Amino acid sequence: MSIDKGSAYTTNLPTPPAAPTSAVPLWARPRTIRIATTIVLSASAIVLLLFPLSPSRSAQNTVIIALVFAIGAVGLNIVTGYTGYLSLSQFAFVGIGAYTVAILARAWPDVSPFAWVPIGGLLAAAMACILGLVTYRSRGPSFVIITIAFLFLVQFIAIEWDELTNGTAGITMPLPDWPREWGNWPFHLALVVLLGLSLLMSWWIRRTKFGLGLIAIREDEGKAGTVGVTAPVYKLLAFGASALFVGMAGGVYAYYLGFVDPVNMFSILFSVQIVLSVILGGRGTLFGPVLGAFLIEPLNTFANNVSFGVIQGGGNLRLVMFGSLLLLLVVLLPEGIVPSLKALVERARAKGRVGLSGARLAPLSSSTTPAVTTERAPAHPGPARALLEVRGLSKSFGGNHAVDDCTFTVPEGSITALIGPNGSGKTTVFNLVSGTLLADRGEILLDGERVDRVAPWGRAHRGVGRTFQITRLFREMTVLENIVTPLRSFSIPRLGVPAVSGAEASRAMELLDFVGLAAYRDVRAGSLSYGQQKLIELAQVLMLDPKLIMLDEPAGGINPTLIERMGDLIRDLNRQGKTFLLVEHNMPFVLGLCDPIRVLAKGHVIAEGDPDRIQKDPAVIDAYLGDDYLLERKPAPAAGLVTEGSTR
Ligand SMILES: Nc1ncnc2c1ncn2[C@@H]1O[C@H](COP(=O)(O)OP(=O)(O)OP(=O)(O)O)[C@@H](O)[C@H]1O
Repeated sequence: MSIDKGSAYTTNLPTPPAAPTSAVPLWARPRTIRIATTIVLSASAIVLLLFPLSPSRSAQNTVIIALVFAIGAVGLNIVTGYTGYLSLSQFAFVGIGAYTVAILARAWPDVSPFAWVPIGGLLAAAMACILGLVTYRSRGPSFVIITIAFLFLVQFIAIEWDELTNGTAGITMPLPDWPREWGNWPFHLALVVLLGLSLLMSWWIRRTKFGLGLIAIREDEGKAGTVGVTAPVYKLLAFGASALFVGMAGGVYAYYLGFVDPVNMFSILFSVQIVLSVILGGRGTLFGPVLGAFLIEPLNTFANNVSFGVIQGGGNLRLVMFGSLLLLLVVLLPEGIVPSLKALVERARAKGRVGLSGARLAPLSSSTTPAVTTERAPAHPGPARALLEVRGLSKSFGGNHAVDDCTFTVPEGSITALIGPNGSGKTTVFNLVSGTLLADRGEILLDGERVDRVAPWGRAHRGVGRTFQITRLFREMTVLENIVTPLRSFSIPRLGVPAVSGAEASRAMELLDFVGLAAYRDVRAGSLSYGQQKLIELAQVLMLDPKLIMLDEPAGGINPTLIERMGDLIRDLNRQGKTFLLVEHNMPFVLGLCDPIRVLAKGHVIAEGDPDRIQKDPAVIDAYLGDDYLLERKPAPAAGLVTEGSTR
């Protein structure tokens, strides 16, 4: 799935030097694409605006219905394209808006039904928020099933709540009260305005922190929580936003049809049509869903009217058509039209250009070290207070006691290591401290405050930052977007701030410089090497500016040069007062960097102390290091590993 990349943002960052354009074919050059896009969009807007001038009443009807579907698709794109939740209840919000307007118009016949349209939108948004609340914990297939159930439930209410909805008989709307010669203009213009507003909202969302948070949720909801993205609130707002203009469009649609009934207003086929529009045009793109809706609705009209021999147009042919289209889309155009066109242009532009593949890391220099803000002064001689306290922590998976009565502290200003054999529970401890898992028993205190029942984003806001054993960057985002996603606090007004801008963008670039990967800022994170991803994840966690930085195997699976760099970066940050908790199997790396060390075996801390003590501890040698390690220690340290001793 593609997303509109960093170009969507206002940044004051220096742009990298442009590639020579001579090798790029004329049609793929940025200027040509810009001009062509402007011409196509302007021409489409003019044709759409003036379409009621068309002499064909049936064509006018098709465009009005396509407008309703386009508004539905732009709304659904917020939930499906940006947030990654596939909903099959989108047309229910058209129905809710339609019924609201129909009921109010029946109750107050002297008021124009248009006056009730905003109320239809607000009610649809409120219902969508309720759906968001109900589905708070579900994802994937179970989410899809709940949305179908929601659609049927609303239809059931429309059928059964006779006094309000007139049951299966439906509600007849008043006739339009404007002169005959105006024809469909008021309906058409109202829907064009609603489409414009929904596009404006979608565009705005994508440029803001809110939109970036939604994409983080789509890419990896668990990880998004650990960098401070308050997923439930984001999802609730996304659901509400996705239905607002759709409900309004439903109100206009009801007035246009002159009649609402539960069968047509809550048909699942219409919801499928909206989903198809989004997929065909391109999920996560601005105009893709509109394009999809304007391609599918005429096709739908065609399927309704045409007949091939024994196959008559109408319901069945439409089903065959939708089914085949879905199949073709998945096989031939899984990304949709707009992303496929973009990829084509990108390929043409990249031809013959030397990419960043194999580019060397920028050297480390003191000038690239960003000033990290620490809430406390660096550690001083004498016993440091505990920044993190883990007391009697336990976690079982069935009969497997992964963490068993685990107790240890991380002194403030230290680089503490948590070591132990494979499966001893180190990553589980990390998951428990960062909130990705909830403990069965025990307490976790950060800075003296209990956090063991706090949600992952709450812990991130309090100052817990972590990386993962297998890096978990937001793969479809650019490197720069990844760096600016973390949020150290949450507030509704902050959601509207541009995603990448101002001082924050400059700090993100500072951090990219710090890890030597500034040249990669606009590269898709998923295309980086494993070691580069580790460094980017470190920069990402630094952007969160946590009190405690937890690194899960920072040296795992990366080359000796990068290991050395990682060690230097950690030392630099520690000198500035940052506290680290590290899980690592590379013993020379741990012994050269960390003090104190906690040793875990079978989920329990079996030894702790400074590196010298740990290396000599018989229990540690028995459980983890082994006698071989003792023999190996006597000669010089292993080549290619960290050469510098501890600076501590
Ligand atoms: N989500 C889970 N479901 C079931 N079992 C789990 C889960 N997570 C961890 N475990 C089990 O808990 C135990 C501890 O696993 P954990 O990943 O914490 O160990 P580790 O010390 O980090 O290992 P390694 O050094 O190999 O990364 C293992 O037996 C593992 O199979």
